Amino acid sequence: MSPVSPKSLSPADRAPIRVAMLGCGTVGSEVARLLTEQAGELAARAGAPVELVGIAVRRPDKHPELPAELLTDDAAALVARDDVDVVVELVGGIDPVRSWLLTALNAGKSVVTANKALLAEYSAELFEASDASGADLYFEAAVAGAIPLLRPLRESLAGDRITRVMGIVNGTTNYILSAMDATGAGYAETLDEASRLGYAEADPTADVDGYDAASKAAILASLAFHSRVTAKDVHREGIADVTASDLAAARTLGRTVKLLAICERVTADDGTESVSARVHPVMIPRSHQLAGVGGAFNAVYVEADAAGELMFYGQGAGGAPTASAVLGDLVAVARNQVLGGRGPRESAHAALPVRPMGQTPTRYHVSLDVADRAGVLAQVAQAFAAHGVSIAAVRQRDANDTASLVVVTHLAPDAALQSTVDEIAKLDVVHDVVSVMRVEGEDA
Ligand SMILES: NC(=O)c1ccc[n+]([C@@H]2O[C@H](COP(=O)([O-])OP(=O)(O)OC[C@H]3O[C@@H](n4cnc5c(N)ncnc54)[C@H](O)[C@@H]3O)[C@@H](O)[C@H]2O)c1
Ligand SMILES: N[C@@H](CCO)C(=O)O
Ligand code: NA
Repeated sequence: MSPVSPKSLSPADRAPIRVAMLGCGTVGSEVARLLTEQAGELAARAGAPVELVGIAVRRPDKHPELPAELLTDDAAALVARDDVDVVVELVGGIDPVRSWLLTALNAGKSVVTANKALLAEYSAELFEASDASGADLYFEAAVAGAIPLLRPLRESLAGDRITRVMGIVNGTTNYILSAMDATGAGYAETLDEASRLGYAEADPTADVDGYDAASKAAILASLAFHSRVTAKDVHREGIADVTASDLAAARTLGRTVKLLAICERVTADDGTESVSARVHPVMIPRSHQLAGVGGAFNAVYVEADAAGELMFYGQGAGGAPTASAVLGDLVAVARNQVLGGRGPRESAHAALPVRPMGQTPTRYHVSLDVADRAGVLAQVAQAFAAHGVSIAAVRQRDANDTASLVVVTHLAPDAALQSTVDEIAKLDVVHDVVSVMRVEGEDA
């Protein structure tokens, strides 16, 4: 018999790519299912069989549905095994996952992870380990679940200059804000309902306080602007302070409220460049593409010099959608191993500094209940002028001896806007500050 060259082997006859999976919960269980159900197709696409050789979970006895011989509660030992080529991490959190993934990468084992919290803090360290050993690091599932977003940023748009990434990257908060908008109910009441229906987790802190979105913003800004941006660099405000009055004020202006992650490349007057990354509630016109994104969906809008505007939309969470992104990464890793290639490495050459929130240009909407008498509007306008903030629009409605005043500003440094609002709140003629919120997008 003549010897068979490796190139002539069919995928099914090639040595398998051996995968250790850490975590088998919401996402992991779907990854395990798809790896089994689609084994033939995955082998054909990857160029070799993709074989699950071990699964680490906290409680193996709680998984009668999985082959007992694959299960272990010792993730560190599984990662270290000689018969593991790739580690798929679906546990979440920073420790002890960080050390498992460093061990894997240092040993030349490629990593696929959905762990935004870890990447937003330690991606530089993980990339260094992957560079040193030649292992791949893929993490499409970490931001916006099923939506192909990180691969477009890392690869498809690698030849362009991205100026802005803005979007809805947290499904839980989008569900709550959409429901508040639809029903007129308050935040606490709507959160209770979202928890009851299973849209909010038992501990919703990471979502409602914006930590989840801030981690994703850090990852997006790092990739889009070829710089290192960590979660600590991201200005973060959650939705706990968004009131029914804010939604009502937005409605009056033909707007709605969304929790947005906004990453921008900012050029100062002297030409120096920096990066701004922030997560906070924003009023956007109902005609804006992001306003129509309801429920638990995600959508991200990218602006690049040559490409223009791009929009990415789909399911940002859930077991099967997130598993889709994990499987895509796993096929990419397997292809690289079969063909001898490498995935994209860290690209942080621009090394742009992060601009503090106070210096970031934003626009505010301010709704006030004021005394309805001569000179009140002048006093309010004077407060804006004193801080160098230019007013774009003013609307007044009278009710008995009180007037409702709505002011929308032009762009100004966020700190100047904040100081203006603080000063206005102290004016005797201002009875109540009904709503203060940043705005994005032009009115139709
Ligand atoms: N659920 C989603 O919709 C979603 C979407 C995108 C990204 N993610 C990310 O995917 C990851 C997993 O999320 P999930 O929702 O599947 O979580 P989960 O809580 O449902 O599952 C976690 C799994 O990790 C295992 N685990 C925990 N500690 C362990 C330990 N010390 N040793 C071994 N196993 C351990 C648990 O047994 C469980 O199987 C997280 O990083 C999360 O942020 C989740
Ligand atoms: N908790 C996240 C899951 C996806 O990362 C969300 O609500 O969008
Ligand atoms: Na994604």
